[in-house]
Amino acid sequence: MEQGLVVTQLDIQPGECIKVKGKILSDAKGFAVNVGKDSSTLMLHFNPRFNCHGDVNTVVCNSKEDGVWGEEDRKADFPFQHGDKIEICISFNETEATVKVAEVEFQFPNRLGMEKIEYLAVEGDFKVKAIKFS
Ligand SMILES: CCCO[C@@H]1O[C@H](CO)[C@@H](O[C@@H]2O[C@H](CO)[C@H](O)[C@H](OCc3cn(Cc4ccccc4)nn3)[C@H]2O)[C@H](O)[C@H]1NC(C)=O
Repeated sequence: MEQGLVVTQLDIQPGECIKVKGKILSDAKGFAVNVGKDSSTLMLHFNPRFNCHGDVNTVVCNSKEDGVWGEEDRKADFPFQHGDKIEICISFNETEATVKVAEVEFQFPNRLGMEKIEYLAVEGDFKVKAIKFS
């Protein structure tokens, strides 16, 4: 599988926004956007699943601390379709991370109390077109 996009050495502060623009592959099984300290310590693993790991059309969110996954949080909304061109906006504060996609907002607790985002990775069946930090 092609290695996805990875950005390190970031210094994203509370209230700032990471915008990931791209296209969901037409035969996507799933993709993930990870933000946190590094690949082993994630504030948020945002994982829309079309059909993988036993999930169909389900957004699974989780955290990861020192390589150990936390408790999964399955969301009710699934605002994604194969082939969609989308923009995902991620921001956070001391209590939660927020992911905005189209008109839908997902919240996930900032379980690790992270005070900045240093790491961004996009994995799976998603072709990144642009990244913007604001
Ligand atoms: C019921 C007992 C087994 O539970 C299952 O355990 C699996 C293994 O831990 C859970 O799947 C894992 O869930 C994690 C989040 O909690 C991550 O999503 C794990 O995937 C990490 C990962 C990303 N990637 C790259 C990637 C990402 C998206 C699409 C394609 C490749 N490769 N591996 C994924 O393997 C899966 O979500 C979990 N299912 C349930 C219902 O709990």
